Amino acid sequence: MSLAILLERPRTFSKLLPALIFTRHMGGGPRTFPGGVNKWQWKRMHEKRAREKEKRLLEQEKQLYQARIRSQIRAKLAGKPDPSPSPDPSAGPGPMSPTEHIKALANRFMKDGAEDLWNEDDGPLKSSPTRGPNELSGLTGSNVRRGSIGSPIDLRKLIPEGRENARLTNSNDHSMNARNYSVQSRRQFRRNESSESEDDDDSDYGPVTKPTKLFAKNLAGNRGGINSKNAKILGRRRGFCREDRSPSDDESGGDFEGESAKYFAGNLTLLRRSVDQEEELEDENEGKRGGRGVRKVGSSASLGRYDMKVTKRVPLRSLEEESEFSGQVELIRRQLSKRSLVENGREKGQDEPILSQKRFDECGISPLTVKALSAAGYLLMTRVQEATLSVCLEGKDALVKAKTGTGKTAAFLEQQYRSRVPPIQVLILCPTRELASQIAAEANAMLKYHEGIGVQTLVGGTRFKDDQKRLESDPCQIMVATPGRLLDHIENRSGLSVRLMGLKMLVLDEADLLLDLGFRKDIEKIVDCVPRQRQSLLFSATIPKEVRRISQLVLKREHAFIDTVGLGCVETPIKVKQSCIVASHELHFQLVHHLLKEHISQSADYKVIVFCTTGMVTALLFLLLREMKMNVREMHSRKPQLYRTRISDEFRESKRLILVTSDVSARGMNYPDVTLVIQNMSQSTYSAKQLFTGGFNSAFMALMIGLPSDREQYIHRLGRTGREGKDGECMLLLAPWEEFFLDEIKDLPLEKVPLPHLDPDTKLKVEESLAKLDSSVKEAAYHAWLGYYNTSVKFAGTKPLLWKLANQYSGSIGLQKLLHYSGGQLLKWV
Ligand SMILES: Nc1ncnc2c1ncn2[C@@H]1O[C@H](COP(=O)(O)OP(=O)(O)OP(=O)(O)O)[C@@H](O)[C@H]1O
Repeated sequence: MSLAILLERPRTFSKLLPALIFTRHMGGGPRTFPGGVNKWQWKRMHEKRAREKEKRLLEQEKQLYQARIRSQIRAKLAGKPDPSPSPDPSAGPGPMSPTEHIKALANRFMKDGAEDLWNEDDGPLKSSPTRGPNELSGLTGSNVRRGSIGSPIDLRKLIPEGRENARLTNSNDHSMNARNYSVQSRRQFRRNESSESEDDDDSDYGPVTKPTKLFAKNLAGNRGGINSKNAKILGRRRGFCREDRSPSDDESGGDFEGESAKYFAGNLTLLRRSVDQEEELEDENEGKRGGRGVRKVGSSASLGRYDMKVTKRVPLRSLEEESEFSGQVELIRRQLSKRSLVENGREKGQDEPILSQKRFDECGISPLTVKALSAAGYLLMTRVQEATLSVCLEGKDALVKAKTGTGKTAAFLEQQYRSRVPPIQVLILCPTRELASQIAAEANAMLKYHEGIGVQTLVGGTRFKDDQKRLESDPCQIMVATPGRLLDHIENRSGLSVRLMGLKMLVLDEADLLLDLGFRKDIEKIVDCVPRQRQSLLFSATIPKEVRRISQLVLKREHAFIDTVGLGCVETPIKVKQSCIVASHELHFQLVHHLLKEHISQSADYKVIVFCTTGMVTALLFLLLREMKMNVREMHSRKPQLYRTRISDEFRESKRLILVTSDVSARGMNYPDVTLVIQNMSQSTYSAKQLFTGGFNSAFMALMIGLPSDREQYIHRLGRTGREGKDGECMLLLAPWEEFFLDEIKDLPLEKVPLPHLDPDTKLKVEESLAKLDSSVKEAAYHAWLGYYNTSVKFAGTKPLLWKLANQYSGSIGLQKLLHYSGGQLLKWV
């Protein structure tokens, strides 16, 4: 009977329904099970019971394990022998030692067993034979892993080794001056690491995010039962702390044990992942040897023979080791920076010269390029250019770190013009439209004498159809693009993906920003659409640990890491005078006005950049300063592209001008001879406070200028001045409760200066100017901020642990910090 007929006769249908149900064919014939459940329900029920049973057993084992560790610790504290010695194999099934126990559990979790993978260092905390009990903070020797908070790094031991290694590596590989920079393959880098990573401290373990750091500090500070490094490991691997902790646990060392169990659980996951990765690598090696099939995969763009991807992932363990090392490098850098400041003579005003001794015509690039470079006034290479070029000409992938304004752009442009090339061979990605235009202009200058090699930009803010026409009428071999617009073209099948099939080189300028969460998805998709057989180069003035880790998305495993900043040197141009004023927020706008006035009076050819947090706020500050008769321009994403380009060009060429800008100008923009950069921290923290206490007017007064979202952004903003080794000045304004940001940049030569005397009239002038402004502008800025703030707080609200974290801090500082983090970083970190 058809369904239509049944539906027409509902009574017939209802009669037939039970019959239909009970005579339903179920695989092995009609069956009934106790309780009237069908075969599948029965099966599922039993599966569920089995799962629950296994979970119970596991829980019991975990408790047993914890109890065993606890009794071991107590025994050690009391100086008694270990109550749970390793079992004698001949004695049959007896109690297991903790290590045995962990191995057994790991085997249980992993189908192939974990015997070979088990690494003693990954196990529960152990004593370091080289340390005495006096060095420990809150733990006995048996519980402390090396590098605890109580074991400061021995610099005398580390530095000469590190330097020696760098010198050896450089002299062997690229004949470079190791004092200035190091070029190391990842393998060499890691080899050096192992000799240097004997000691570490609080800040050295892996990519510890800031909330995790806070968590770690809490654990270390409040409980005293766990060292900060382990707290960080736990924080990182497990998220946040367990809430149901009893005080007795803390006293008895149970705290540590509980965390050990968590740590162990984290390790199991890592071990399991390692197995997958080892297998993949094994497959790959087999493939290289012509053995078992290599796993080759075509990309989503189906690039055919251009794009056979060998599935390859880096073993997690090595990355852990690597980030551990980079943490140490970071630490050593911070600790040495102050010393190097004195030694290198900041007071004397000396900086490492940015130019090297090598000429462009000595390094095997096309004579036509050399000619173009000479025409642009480039005869000697900068240090980063010298360090990068030899590696790049060998065709290696590279991750390059060099200070702002040291010529990274030319470093990746130079070597592309060795020969005439078919389209599109080089793709350069950068975060902003202005930067793309700047790179394209520089590339064109270098291509002056190369006929037939074209450069095109592909950036947002222009008409899609115009782009298409331009690409068709003027095919290029070098493309400079922002990720979003490039992806639009790829996804809209404008023919670009086909033209990218022959790509030979992919460059990421400002790589750390492009690999950050805001861009990463786009970058992943783009990387998926270009051939795997290519050279990739990543450049930035800042390369945090996290970026080294995820650079694997783009780079080959065996890439070179070129660091021209050098161990123990400050990451900012030394000739830039960095100052900080801590003052109540109410005074900040007056302060900005005062600083500008003072600077203008002192330097005839002033050129100032003031950084704000958002487009709206930038617009508002621009209007205010203009109202106060200052020579000012604005630049932010709310302006049309044509306007942005015009202002950017004008500011590049001008003197005696102030640019109020959002972070669109923070990265890579080369505005020559900027004399002063002003940035401050007043974003959501102050605004939030004022919103509750002072209402609308004081809230939006606080929106004026904006904090650098993190240390990296501070460095990049600052880098708009002091370019090419010139002098410059950077002023950071902080509110008293924002001083914590100084911790993030404590290794930089920042001087705290007292609050200058402010003209009482300025306040009046500011208020008058404000009153004159169109209220719609003020409201728009206010609402833009409010939306931003609400989202952040809602987000934080869904994470009650974060609030708990905030409450653990004394007074309002914790809340301020939380608001700060929730205002920006938190969204990225959690
Ligand atoms: N070999 C060279 N000789 C002289 N000047 C150079 C040389 N190479 C680059 N420059 C100049 O140095 C300045 C800074 O270069 P560039 O913009 O490439 O710096 P950058 O390292 O990319 O900075 P950022 O990190 O801010 O992006 C530019 O004005 C450029 O013209």
